[in-house]
Amino acid sequence: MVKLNSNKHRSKKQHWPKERTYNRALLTEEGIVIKSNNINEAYSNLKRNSVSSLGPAQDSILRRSFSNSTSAFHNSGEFSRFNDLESTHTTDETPEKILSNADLDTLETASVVSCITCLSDTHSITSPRTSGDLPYSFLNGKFPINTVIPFGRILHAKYIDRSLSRRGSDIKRKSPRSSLSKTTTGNSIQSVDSGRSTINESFKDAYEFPTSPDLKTFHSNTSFNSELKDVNFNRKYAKKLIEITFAKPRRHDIIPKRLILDIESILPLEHDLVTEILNRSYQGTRRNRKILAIINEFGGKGNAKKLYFSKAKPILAASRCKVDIVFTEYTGHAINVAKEMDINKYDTIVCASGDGIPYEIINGLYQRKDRAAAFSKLAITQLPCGSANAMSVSCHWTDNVSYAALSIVKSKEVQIDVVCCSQPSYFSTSPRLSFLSQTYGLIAESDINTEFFRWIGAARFEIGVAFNILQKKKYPCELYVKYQARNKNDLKEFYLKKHKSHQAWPNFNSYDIDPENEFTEGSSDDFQEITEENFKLKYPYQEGIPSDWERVSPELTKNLGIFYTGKMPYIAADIKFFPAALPTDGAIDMVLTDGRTAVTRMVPILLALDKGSHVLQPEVIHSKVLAYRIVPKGNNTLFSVDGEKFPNEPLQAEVLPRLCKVLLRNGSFVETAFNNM
Ligand SMILES: Nc1ncnc2c1ncn2[C@@H]1O[C@H](COP(=O)(O)OP(=O)(O)OP(=O)(O)O)[C@@H](O)[C@H]1O
Repeated sequence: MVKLNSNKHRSKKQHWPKERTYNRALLTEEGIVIKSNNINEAYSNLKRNSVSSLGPAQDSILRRSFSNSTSAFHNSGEFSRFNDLESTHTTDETPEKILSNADLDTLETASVVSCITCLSDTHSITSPRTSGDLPYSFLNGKFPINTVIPFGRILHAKYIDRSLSRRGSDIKRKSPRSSLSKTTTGNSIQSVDSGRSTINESFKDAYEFPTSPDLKTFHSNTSFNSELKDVNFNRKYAKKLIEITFAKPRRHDIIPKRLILDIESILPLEHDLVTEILNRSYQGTRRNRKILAIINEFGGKGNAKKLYFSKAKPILAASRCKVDIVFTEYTGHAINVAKEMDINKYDTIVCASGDGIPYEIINGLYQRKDRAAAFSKLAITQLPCGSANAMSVSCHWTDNVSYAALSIVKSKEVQIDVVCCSQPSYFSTSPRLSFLSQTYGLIAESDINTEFFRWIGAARFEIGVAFNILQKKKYPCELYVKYQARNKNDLKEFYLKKHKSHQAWPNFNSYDIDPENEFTEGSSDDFQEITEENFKLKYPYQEGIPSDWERVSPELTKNLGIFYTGKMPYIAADIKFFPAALPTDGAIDMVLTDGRTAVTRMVPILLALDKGSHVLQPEVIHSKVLAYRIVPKGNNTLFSVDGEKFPNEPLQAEVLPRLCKVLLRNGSFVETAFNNM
């Protein structure tokens, strides 16, 4: 049992200025700015910034201090030390262990700095992974005065300032073992209140809100801006004591942490501060998701259950998601789960698995009688617990489970294209939906025939491909295509046009909204109710190959090396096989190679897979298609659809535009830089 008011605590506490009990903070456009304990200093800076904002130094001082501080920590090698200290402070240690007031100051800042560090270094596959690579400048040994918890990292907010006694009991009851209860509650109940009144008084006497029209205010939208003009800027700040739960880095992951903040804002008094924080933190997404989590303990390295409970659950819980869990018990179990589930109970299906379970879920929903309602209602997403995790890498921009969990609670729901596949042995009962890829021959064998290698992770696939290419295997077939963009020039033009419309969403971390861009045509914001019409095929298999399809040169197809078509840019964490793939462009990316290509030419092509620049090589044929039929001529091979084994039969595929709701970080696939290639 924790002693809340030990003498030891009190004697140390006596030396603390009362204002230090909680961080003070300011609500800004970027997030919540933690101020130094010296309120005069913090507000001097803020005021100075507003004045200097008329000049080129308009860039927020808050943002600047954050960036610089981040690099200071990383580059000075201090990051982990402060990270550890912060964990100590907010979990099990008493303030006495945190040596001095100066250290405490640093600590409070460091805790947020480490948060920010994580916010910028999001373990995305496009971010540098090592601290040495971080693109921040030095702060020359100084700690920042102000740092920001961006809205993109805030998981929850609630008031705790009803009354002194209620506040104390509330914290103790809810978190009896946390240092928040030990240090903050136990020692500081008195100082909470007296500290607040001190702040109120000193602030009231000394400061008024800066009147510069250029100061960035909490709201940037036009209605609020006009409202702001009417607000009397000389009125005093509204102040609230609020508990913020936010995602903070710990080693390679993020974990939820709490911080009690004395928050000031310039919002008109009738605005509820917690509501504003939550609205801003969950802008454009769904709060309090109702999740059905499907855990496949047999995917990847076999640790999906552990990954889910240790890395994902805390983030989902802190975000107040409601989760029911199903463990898959046999191959294909997830299909039955999706067929039989009560779609009214959930809005999100989270697959803690590889790509096989999302495939099964999508196809289970597709086989339902009420499939239109199911696809309208449910978002399908992945926690990366398999070996390739293409969906998570492409949609959440990460193969880290905790970051993917954050993406799940923060991402936009976007209805993406899927591909409908038909083969003679099953099309009459039910075609199959594919969200990721279809492949024949070389790649399919590399994927399917290495399944027993699952335990080595994504490398199994690369080993398989290299092995098959060195053997110079050929996979003869006939190929008929309905082109969207036949050659590389057309494809680039099409991509640039479509890519622009996918840049519409505000950034997940900074929420730098460009109002002109926010709802451009084709942006992922326009939800369409799914009806049976959306499932209707333009090119049913039984109707044969339409006359306007083109046959790909038999000279190539009788010697085919790679046949790979895809709808997502990454097929594994380091393999950007379809760098031009877009979520709603209505087209499938197709990559072909000639099996006769010299090994000396294939090696650089394979080595370019991580950058995606293999598609630029002259030996690689890269196009966008609306539909195709591939007729295999060889006997000893197979198809792989979304990593699942499919029969060696003719396969016809076409795009079903914007059918399947998924969660996309920032509303788009991970950036592939194809426009700059
Ligand atoms: N209890 C189980 N026993 C055996 N197989 C199962 C079980 N549960 C699910 N499966 C099957 O495991 C297969 C692989 O699943 P999953 O996609 O999660 O892993 P993976 O193949 O390692 O990952 P990735 O697709 O990312 O490479 C699926 O076909 C699924 O039907």
